[in-house]
Amino acid sequence: MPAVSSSSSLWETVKQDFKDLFPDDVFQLWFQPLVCLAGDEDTMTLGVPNDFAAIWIHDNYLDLIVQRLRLSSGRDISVRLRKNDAAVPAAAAPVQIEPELSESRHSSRVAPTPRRAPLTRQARATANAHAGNLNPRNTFETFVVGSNNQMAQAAALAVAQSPAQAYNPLFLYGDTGLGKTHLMHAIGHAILQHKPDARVAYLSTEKFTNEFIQGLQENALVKFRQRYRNVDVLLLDDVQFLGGKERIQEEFFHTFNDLFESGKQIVLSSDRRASEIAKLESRLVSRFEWGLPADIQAPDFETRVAILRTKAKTLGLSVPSDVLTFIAQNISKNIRRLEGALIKVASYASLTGRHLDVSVTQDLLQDVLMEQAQNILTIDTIQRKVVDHFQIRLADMTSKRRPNNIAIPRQIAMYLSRTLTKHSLQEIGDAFGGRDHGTVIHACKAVDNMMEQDPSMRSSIEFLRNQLSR
Ligand SMILES: Nc1ncnc2c1ncn2[C@@H]1O[C@H](COP(=O)(O)OP(=O)(O)OP(=O)(O)O)[C@@H](O)[C@H]1O
Repeated sequence: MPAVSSSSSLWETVKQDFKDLFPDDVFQLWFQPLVCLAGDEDTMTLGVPNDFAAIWIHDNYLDLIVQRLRLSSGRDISVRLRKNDAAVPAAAAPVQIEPELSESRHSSRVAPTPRRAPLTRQARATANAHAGNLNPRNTFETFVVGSNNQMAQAAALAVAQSPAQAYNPLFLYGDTGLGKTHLMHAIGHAILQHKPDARVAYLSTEKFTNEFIQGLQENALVKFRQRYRNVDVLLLDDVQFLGGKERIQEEFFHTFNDLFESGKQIVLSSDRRASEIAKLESRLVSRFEWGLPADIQAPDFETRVAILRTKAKTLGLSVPSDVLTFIAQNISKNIRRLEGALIKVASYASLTGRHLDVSVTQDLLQDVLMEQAQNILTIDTIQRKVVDHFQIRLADMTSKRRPNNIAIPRQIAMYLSRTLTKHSLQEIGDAFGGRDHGTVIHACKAVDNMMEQDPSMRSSIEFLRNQLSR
């Protein structure tokens, strides 16, 4: 059996490869701490600093490590990951993870929850920081009721008036851009208006997932659980993204049970019925169906006109009524698009000072109308979706500003435009403030890299791609 030192030097060679392969922060986080603890012809045991690193490396990098060892040594070497003294056969079997997690993965016992002590002022502030995500414009007052959403709106109102008594959970579902988030925010606002110290948390499933991963990474799961199991109202958006994510489902199952059993209100939204979410555990499907599933359909013509009038009023826009009618006649399936069209024509009028009529509107909305007619995705729609998601301004898509919180979403929008539309590199560059085609190529490469190296970035981009591809 070769000495450990030859395994060690093999590992150091491979580790050096990883240094060149990954950006420095990724290398420092995952590879630098790995040390070779033991090895022979066929196996190698790598020491990992903590349980989370073991899970992460196992799930994300183990195949690559094995492949690189094969390349460097010419042999198949199976790799074990070991934390402290507990050797774990990583390549063949699941890595041993925190007792708390491995238990929660394999049984239906409720994972330990922080004791429900009276909340400190700081904890309350943390819960309500998530309520800070509520868009002030998304209230019941600005929500136009039509036959398409009547039941969902009535149920949301009932929940806002009697949290945890009317329907629990309230499960809102329907296609993209039809008002699910709006209604969730409206519930949050109404509850806080009535009871300002209520602990209301609104967040997307994506955020829940990322915070959970971060909690694991930083050994801060207790804090994470405290944050979401101690609220009075949990508003969780887009739960279809729980599909296929076993560990997040496990975590949310316990969050759900805990809140439900303590008489707290849960509101969920999804783009489809719970039973239609692929790879969603049946115990979650059944819980999601306990209360009231309420669907939202596309609005009819009258409701679309009413929505446009309300939007114009809320935003202080003055738009002739035949223009509103034209928009309502031509954009029917998605209220976000309806709104986008309204803002586009209104900003044209205010920027140019020109009179707005139906023929100008037709010109201005050419691409949106084509998209609607042929179901083609436009760069404009991609940009709007991305700015919505990252909470930046539409103008940032074309501006020259370069801080990361703007430059990265802009690169993502370019990448999505490149992968989801048939536009040429130059056309995409033009739509992003006259950038050249090299900038678009660079953006696409940068996003590819980010997706490879950063799982939370990958899930954000997949989320956007799914939403745009529907
Ligand atoms: N009935 C309505 N009255 C007024 N505005 C509405 C109504 N329905 C939707 N909207 C507006 O349409 C836009 C899109 O709605 P919202 O974000 O709530 O959609 P969603 O169903 O959550 O979409 P997604 O599934 O993509 O998240 C928002 O600006 C919202 O205010």
